[in-house]
Amino acid sequence: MNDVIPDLRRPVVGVSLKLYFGLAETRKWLADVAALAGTAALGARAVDLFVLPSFPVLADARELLAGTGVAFGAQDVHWAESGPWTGEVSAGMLTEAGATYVEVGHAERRAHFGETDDVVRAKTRAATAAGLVPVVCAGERDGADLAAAVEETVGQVRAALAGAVSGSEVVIAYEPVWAIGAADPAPAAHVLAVAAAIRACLDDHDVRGRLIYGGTAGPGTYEQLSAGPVDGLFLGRLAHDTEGLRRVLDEIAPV
Ligand SMILES: O=C[C@H](O)COP(=O)(O)O
Repeated sequence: MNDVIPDLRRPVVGVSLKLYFGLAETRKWLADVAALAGTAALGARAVDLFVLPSFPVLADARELLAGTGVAFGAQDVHWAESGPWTGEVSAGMLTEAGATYVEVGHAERRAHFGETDDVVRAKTRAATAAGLVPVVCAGERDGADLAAAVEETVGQVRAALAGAVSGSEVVIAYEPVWAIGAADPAPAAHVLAVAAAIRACLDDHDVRGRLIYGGTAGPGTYEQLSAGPVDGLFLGRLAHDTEGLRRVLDEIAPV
């Protein structure tokens, strides 16, 4: 660990696999990440790494990542602890399964499954109450107007943080919707402007908050964002090849 960087802002890299891989492919990818953690000397670097595979692979993640320093979590969680909620998974179950992180409010869930700010707030509450670190996704749908982007994104962040248990650890993933699944990440100047507003919002709340950028993030993205309000990256497609993940770790936290 780097003594100069306070734990509160320790760099962090996350990967969500979304629904890109099947079971066998995910297991192979997790084994590759475990190997990467060893060969890339993850333990000697000033960075946290977490991965978010699909629910059925969480037990494999626990086994394959044990002792590697790589944390894992889920891509969604329900707000209730138990009861008649067919198909849902509680924060308590994720904790029992060994998860550390859980994603809430991804743009794809907001767009395709009708997740509102109220739902994201309730899930953030459930996650933090269970001791999980929520990875709260927020971002504007249209980036043409910077002031509007800040307002929309900070509104989502504020709504989620209203659910966070006092003093809890939270990761905000700023993901402009128009940069997700795109050819290029959002321009650094845009990211830094919105991120500064999110950071101010985090500083207004009683949480230990880190901020990462996602949306076609990969090698080369962080070097344009470092030394500002952004503490790391949230990777999607560009981490499917673990060599891309290694290059990101090299940029964010050289050995
Ligand atoms: O969860 C990850 C983000 O939505 C970014 O995905 P992407 O890098 O494939 O655009």
